[in-house]
Amino acid sequence: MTPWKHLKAIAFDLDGTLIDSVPDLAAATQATLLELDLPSCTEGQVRTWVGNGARVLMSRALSFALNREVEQDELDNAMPKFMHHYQENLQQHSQLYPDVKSVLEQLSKLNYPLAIVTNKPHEFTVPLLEAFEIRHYFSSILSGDSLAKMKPDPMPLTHLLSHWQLEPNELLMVGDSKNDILAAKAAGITSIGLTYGYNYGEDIGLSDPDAVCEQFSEIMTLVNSSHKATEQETYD
Ligand SMILES: O=C(O)COP(=O)(O)O
Ligand SMILES: [Mg+2]
Repeated sequence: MTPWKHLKAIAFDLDGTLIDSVPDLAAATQATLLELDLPSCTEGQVRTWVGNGARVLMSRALSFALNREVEQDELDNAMPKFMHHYQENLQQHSQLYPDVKSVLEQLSKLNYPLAIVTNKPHEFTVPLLEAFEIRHYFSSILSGDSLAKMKPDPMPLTHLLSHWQLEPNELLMVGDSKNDILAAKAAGITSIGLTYGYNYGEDIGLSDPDAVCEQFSEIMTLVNSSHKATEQETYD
């Protein structure tokens, strides 16, 4: 039996799932370190620091550059600089992953309500979605600072469940990070883990999502199987 037999709506992670945003996140991190007269970092390092929002990313970068734990006031001083640099170049080098637009289009045509559930600050989420012309697919957008808690806490997903008046087995979370899978499990919903994104360099399969996909387009095959299972049940 497919775990998505009752699927009614889908929540998508953003960074590492829909958009390969690390090149611009890395450039903003490097520009901030430069402005602070600190040693630089590589894009590869930033790839392993993304996942818990902008403040944690900057904290990891500072702690690497200073080679010690970071004081809150050092982080408070660095954050506006990072936010400024990233805002200036949100989509200079970032790209949509293959087939993202066509899959979102197909899911919309099947009338699935779609949401973004990201740990990215809201002031970056919406401009990025607009820049890639995919904002209109999402009827709900929850960013890292939209609620009191972010993923891996289930709060954004439980918020979505009550907002859309869905049972947990009717919502699916699609993401690249263990934070997505942990949040989904804590909310009691199903999840798909994508292998191509950012997961601290770890195998997403170790987080035990309901399915692992290597490409975004594979989601369509799984959703179609659930669609058929539901139709079958209707006719049985
Ligand atoms: O901003 C981050 O650290 C991660 O963002 P995501 O939740 O969209 O992957
Ligand atoms: Mg992600």
